[in-house]
Amino acid sequence: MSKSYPGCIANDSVSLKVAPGEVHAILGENGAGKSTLMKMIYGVVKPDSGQMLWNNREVVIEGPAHARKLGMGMVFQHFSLFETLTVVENIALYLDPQDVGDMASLRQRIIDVGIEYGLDVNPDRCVATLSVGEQQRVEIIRCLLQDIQLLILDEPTAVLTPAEAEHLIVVLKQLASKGCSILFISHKLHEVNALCDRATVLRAGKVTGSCVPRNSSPSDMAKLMLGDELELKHDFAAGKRGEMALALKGVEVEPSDTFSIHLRDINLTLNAGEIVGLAGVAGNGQDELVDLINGELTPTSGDIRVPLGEIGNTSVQARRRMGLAVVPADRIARGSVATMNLSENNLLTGCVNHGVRGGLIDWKFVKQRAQDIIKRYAVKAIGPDDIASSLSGGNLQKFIIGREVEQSPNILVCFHPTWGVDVGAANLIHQQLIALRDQGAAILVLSEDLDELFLLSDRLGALCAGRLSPLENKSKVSLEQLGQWMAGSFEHQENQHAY
Ligand SMILES: Nc1ncnc2c1ncn2[C@@H]1O[C@H](COP(=O)(O)OP(=O)(O)OP(=O)(O)O)[C@@H](O)[C@H]1O
Repeated sequence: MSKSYPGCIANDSVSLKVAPGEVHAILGENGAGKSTLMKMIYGVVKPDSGQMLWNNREVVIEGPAHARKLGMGMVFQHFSLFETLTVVENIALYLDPQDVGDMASLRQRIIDVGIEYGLDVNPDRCVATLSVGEQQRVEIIRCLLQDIQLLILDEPTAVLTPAEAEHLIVVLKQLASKGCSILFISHKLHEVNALCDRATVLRAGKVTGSCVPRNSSPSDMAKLMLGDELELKHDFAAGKRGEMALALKGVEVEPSDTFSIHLRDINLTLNAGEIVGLAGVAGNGQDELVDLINGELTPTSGDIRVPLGEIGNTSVQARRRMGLAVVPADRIARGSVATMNLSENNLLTGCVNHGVRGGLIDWKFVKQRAQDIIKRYAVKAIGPDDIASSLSGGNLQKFIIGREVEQSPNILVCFHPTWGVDVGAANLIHQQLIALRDQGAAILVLSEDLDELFLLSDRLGALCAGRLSPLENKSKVSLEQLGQWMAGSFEHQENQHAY
């Protein structure tokens, strides 16, 4: 199969065979062409040339509905849910009308599948109120509701907690043992190792290798993807903690709707020169905490302070002017505007401090800045005029991280910093965050990737049901301890009132 876009061959005569019941990994660095290949199989993208055989018969997939009819399902890297509809309504729209039945029984089937696979989600909730991780659960559940022969998963575990991801692997193994084939894209190579029977490696749109993951270590697979020159850093020196940069004291935020999490008595101090990592299962108040610090939510009580004074009621723009930068969890819906080019996307958050003089946009400057980010963060794009939606997921993530880090903020809040980026790029992002910390920035990282949190953080804690656990130096926190905090097992802490 081949597919070209202006200025880029996304897939160049790619051949792939998947047997019934086989779990087949597609590996490759960001922009290698993995999603394009999956989208062609599922009928979202029309191939320029090539042939597809399904159960030994040639097929031309008309579109996703046709693919589903044949017994394929796909969980996309970026969600394909209607935000204003409920979970059950979304699933009803996805399924073939004759498979829907009445809404009450569909609702019950969603609950049953959720229980069976440990993918708990309330069918009556509006999708807009779900966290990223919960939305991903809906995507997975809706595929499992149909009679499925091939399940395509484009980074399904990127935002799941380790326990959820482990559980999903068990589920997928069960599905495969019943004869369902699985195409699995993941940058988490230990998962590929644990789950997959075979792996095909793509590089710059071409198949460049294959392996049996069981017989290959994650670093062997990383080398197959990225080449021998790859040098990954696996630990970083501790930061030098400076003065308080941001402090939340006794902050409470009452929920704005029935599905938001009630943040209660949040006491959190971020100091210059340190990274604080927060673990937590999606939907435990992470979105609300980020919105609170960002200025999109106002505290009901308590105060938020920077060295210059109280900022709890100041605007988003005023906070950015003070040196706050934020990388949101969802790069498509919140982090960028898909139809704007990279220069314009750069301007969206950069304009508060740079690129606008006397009310006029300095396009030369803005473009140059976007070009610098592309270069520095190895973003695969032709240039600053590329529209955001033409970038692969990982490359857009690198661009958004670059956009925020390059503003040299005093305070950076980073939600899922390496969601969907390949191992090489994840390492580059980690190094940039550490460099920013060492320049004196205070950084808050929220992630469900515990390895990442242990690697980056100077202090660690967790959010559970809108409450914050104690924050301890990394050396004093075990994995088990963090797991207990994530499950809400901690006493209410007064000891973090730091000013
Ligand atoms: N609609 C589009 N218009 C223009 N270029 C596109 C489009 N979709 C994909 N591309 C380009 O095709 C190449 C392959 O993209 P693809 O999304 O398949 O990569 P990927 O391997 O899935 O990357 P990632 O791991 O980051 O998701 C990239 O260079 C991307 O910019």
